[in-house]
Amino acid sequence: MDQEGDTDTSSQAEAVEHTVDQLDNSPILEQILGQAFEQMKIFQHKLSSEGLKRGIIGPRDVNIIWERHILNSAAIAPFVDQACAAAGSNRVADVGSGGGFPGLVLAACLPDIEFTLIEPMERRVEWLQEATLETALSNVRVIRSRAEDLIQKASPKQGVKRNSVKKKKTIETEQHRTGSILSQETYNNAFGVVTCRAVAPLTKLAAWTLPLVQPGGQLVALKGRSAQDEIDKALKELRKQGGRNPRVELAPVGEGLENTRVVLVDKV
Ligand SMILES: C[S@@+](CC[C@H](N)C(=O)[O-])C[C@H]1O[C@@H](n2cnc3c(N)ncnc32)[C@H](O)[C@@H]1O
Repeated sequence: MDQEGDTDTSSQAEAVEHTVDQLDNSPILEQILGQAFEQMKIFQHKLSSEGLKRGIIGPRDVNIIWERHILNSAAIAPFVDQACAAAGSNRVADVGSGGGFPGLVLAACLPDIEFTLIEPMERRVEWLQEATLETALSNVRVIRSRAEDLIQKASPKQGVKRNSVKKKKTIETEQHRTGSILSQETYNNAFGVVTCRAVAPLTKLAAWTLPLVQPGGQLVALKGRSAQDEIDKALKELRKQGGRNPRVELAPVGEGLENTRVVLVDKV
């Protein structure tokens, strides 16, 4: 994923127009992705031909899109599937989807689950909408917002009503400054699972994600090697937001590929 403030990448984009991915033509892609493979071929092609120019991926990613982005995201599909089944829900939110990771890839892998991709940046929202259409994913919707703006804060007297999608409220977002106001709903307890990758440390993610998860649901966060350290630092915030039993599990990416790590937090 390209980071904000990266150097101009347009000339590099031209130079890598025909870049070959390390895993192009590898049989493991179809083995791992199964029925999602065809849709992911379309997505990978979009990423490799337009992603760098549009600031969706960084210059170091161009020949490892399959492994770093697509297979890495797909690795948590079994965790999401299991957590949805345990929660009795088919609604998942992906917070900070960026170019579509992990949310768009998961939607292809788990077609019976409805995915809501939450992303505040306009150009990334446009990208996500295009990619959803081009891959013909009918189980995806995209909301332009910061996650915390979709959460109704508990008032000191009443608290937040449990198990309800809260009433409509008008939130002034960045768009207000450009002349329009987005009318948005709030989504407390609305999803069986919330996913995220590379958005923020758990100390912040706790308040941005756990209020969106219904009791009995789960936060499923893709994390790096420092996953356990992050949990240790965020114990208080996680508990305050109803998070219990935070733990790190290894998520296999595929034979011969490095495993990734996933942080699971149960919501009470
Ligand atoms: C480093 S990118 C990671 C994108 C993607 N998840 C990935 O792994 O490639 C972080 C993304 O989180 C989004 N983001 C940052 N703060 C956010 C917030 N408060 N709520 C929702 N998304 C946020 C950014 O706009 C950006 O697209």
